[in-house]
Amino acid sequence: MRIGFIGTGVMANAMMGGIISAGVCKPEDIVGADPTEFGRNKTKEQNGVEVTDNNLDVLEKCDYIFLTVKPQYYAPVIEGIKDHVKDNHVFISIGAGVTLDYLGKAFGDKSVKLVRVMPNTPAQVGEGMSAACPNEFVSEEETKTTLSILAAFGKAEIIPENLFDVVTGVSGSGPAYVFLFIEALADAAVVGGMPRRQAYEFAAQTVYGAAKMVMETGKHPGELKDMVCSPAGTTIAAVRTLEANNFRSAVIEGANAATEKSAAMRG
Ligand SMILES: NC(=O)C1=CN([C@@H]2O[C@H](COP(=O)(O)OP(=O)(O)OC[C@H]3O[C@@H](n4cnc5c(N)ncnc54)[C@H](OP(=O)(O)O)[C@@H]3O)[C@@H](O)[C@H]2O)C=CC1
Ligand SMILES: O=C(O)[C@@H]1CCC=N1
Repeated sequence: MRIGFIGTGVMANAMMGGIISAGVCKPEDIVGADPTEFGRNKTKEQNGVEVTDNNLDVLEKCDYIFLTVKPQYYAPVIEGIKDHVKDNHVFISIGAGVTLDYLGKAFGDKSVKLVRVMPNTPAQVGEGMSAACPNEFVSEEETKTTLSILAAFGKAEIIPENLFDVVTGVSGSGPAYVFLFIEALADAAVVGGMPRRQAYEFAAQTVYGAAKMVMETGKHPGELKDMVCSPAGTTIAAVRTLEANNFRSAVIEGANAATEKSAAMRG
């Protein structure tokens, strides 16, 4: 199987990295396309794959093709490739807010096989979370293959398309909120005198371990929080202050702003 990427920016490189590390295919079985020499060189250096300046080369050489340009470039990119689509092509679109309906129309309402996907950057280290929704022209076998590509860089689930804006706000954009939290927690360690490098290790491992507890114990996050809060102890003092500063509301409103932005990107 050969996998293509039209647009080799941040998210394409993260997914390529995950796919290669998992051994789903070798670097020589991945083809990217990018308009700038800088972009092409960066991807070649990062992932050792072939990168062309011609999007049609990707259609020529690949079956499963990720559309990984920014949402505003979908129209010109699809205009340039739509007359060269063949039966073996499955297009995997990751653009925030870009719907299957929009994609179908852009390809000229032909029976083009499309899967809408929302991945996230932890794909780069094999810990991504992807949502997928195929259109009616994708066979069960092709859906399975798409999920196996996505599973190479983390977890992947079929989700109804009406939840894609929410998924974008939670798992698509979510790593950024977690990085902000890790940065802030590490800053607190630095305030207390810890060297910065060590502070990132302590903050990141704390987030990693807490996430693993949620995944592995099946306990409610509130119960796990209560287990940390000794009566009259340090943690409940911090929880009190965080609640007074609207910590949870800030997170809910932040993720909701991303969800609303995803919906608004359709215009
Ligand atoms: N970043 C993330 O965490 C996530 C992003 N996404 C989605 O992924 C998509 C890409 O985002 P991201 O990787 O962050 O953005 P980037 O800007 O890093 O990547 C986009 C790439 O597309 C290239 N490009 C521009 N025009 C064309 C064209 N006509 N043909 C081929 N390639 C082209 C750009 O080239 P150059 O810059 O060299 O001009 C760039 O390398 C977006 O639609 C976004 O919504 C989805 C989930 C998570
Ligand atoms: O910020 C963005 O628009 C993209 C989509 C989800 C994550 N990054």
